[in-house]
Amino acid sequence: MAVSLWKSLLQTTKSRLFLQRGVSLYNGVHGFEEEAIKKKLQQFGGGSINLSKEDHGIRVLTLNNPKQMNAFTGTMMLELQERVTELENWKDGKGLIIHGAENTFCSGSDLNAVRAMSSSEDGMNMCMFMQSTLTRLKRLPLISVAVVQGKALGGGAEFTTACDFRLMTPGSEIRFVHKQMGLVPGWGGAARLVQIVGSGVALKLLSGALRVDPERAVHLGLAEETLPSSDETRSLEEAQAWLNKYTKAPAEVIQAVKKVVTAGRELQLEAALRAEKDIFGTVWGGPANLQALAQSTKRK
Ligand SMILES: C[C@@H](C(=O)O)C(=O)SCCNC(=O)CCNC(=O)[C@H](O)C(C)(C)COP(=O)(O)OP(=O)(O)OC[C@H]1O[C@@H](n2cnc3c(N)ncnc32)[C@H](O)[C@@H]1OP(=O)(O)O
Repeated sequence: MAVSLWKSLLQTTKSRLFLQRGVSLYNGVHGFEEEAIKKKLQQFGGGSINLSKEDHGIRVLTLNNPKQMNAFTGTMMLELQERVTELENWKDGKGLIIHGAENTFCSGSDLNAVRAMSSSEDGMNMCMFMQSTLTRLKRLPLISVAVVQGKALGGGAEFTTACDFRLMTPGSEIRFVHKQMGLVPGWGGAARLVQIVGSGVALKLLSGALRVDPERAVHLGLAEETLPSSDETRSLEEAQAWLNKYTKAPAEVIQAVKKVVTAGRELQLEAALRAEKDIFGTVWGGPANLQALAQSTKRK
């Protein structure tokens, strides 16, 4: 009796915690020194992470450091965390498109920063910082799509897996180059890749540092489709049209859909069921539900 009560309490706590915003994956118990790593990252400037204004419930996040093929500098890592916090607090959001400036996605960490932060302590702190931010990004109650133009390499490839979907433009590639640097992914990219394509394919992509072109990515289930255009403006419009198919409903409904799917992916069955119950409770009898009930019974 006491054991099952304890188990039940633990699962309820887990599903509640999971629904909270802004929760870091790591803290002092894990040796994470957030303030120290933020200070360090501040020293490696350049580029920016830009967030567009909302348009029909969709915003566009741009990785903007084209001089370095959109490599992630320290300040971009810090800005990403700020933008994710902003998105967590966006009440009317439905979708997010992520792309890189000037026709390429992202070439991973800024190698100049990586060279200067090669101590184990810095490496572990940066790893925990980025894992935490990208986990929060993936958990956003928005449908997120990475538009991969040009190259997504190393951390850039990992970043694409923090989105719900990937759309690729003709001639683009996703490549986990970590092995060639004597590394493995550290931004959560390996764990997410296994969830997306399964462990066998993930093992091949990582151990072979394979170039994944759009055709192969679609075949492996890594990408949804190849967009017709490689032009930056047009491919973004195409991605927006693709996303529109999945965001045609009030924001609270789309957000609830994303939350139940995230719960199903991340929690154990009983905790996921409890989270689903809580989320269901937020839409049952809500405006969209009442409006649908008042209309015809046929779903067209
Ligand atoms: C391990 C992981 C992690 O942290 O977990 C990581 O992501 S480590 C990073 C993993 N990524 C990589 O190893 C990618 C390294 N970069 C490349 O392989 C290449 O630059 C390509 C991205 C394929 C682009 O080749 P392409 O010949 O088209 O252009 P390019 O090499 O002249 O690059 C244009 C300019 O961008 C710079 N650049 C490119 N990638 C960079 C990066 N990751 N960090 C810092 N600078 C970078 C180049 O040095 C060059 O600067 P200048 O014009 O001043 O010469």
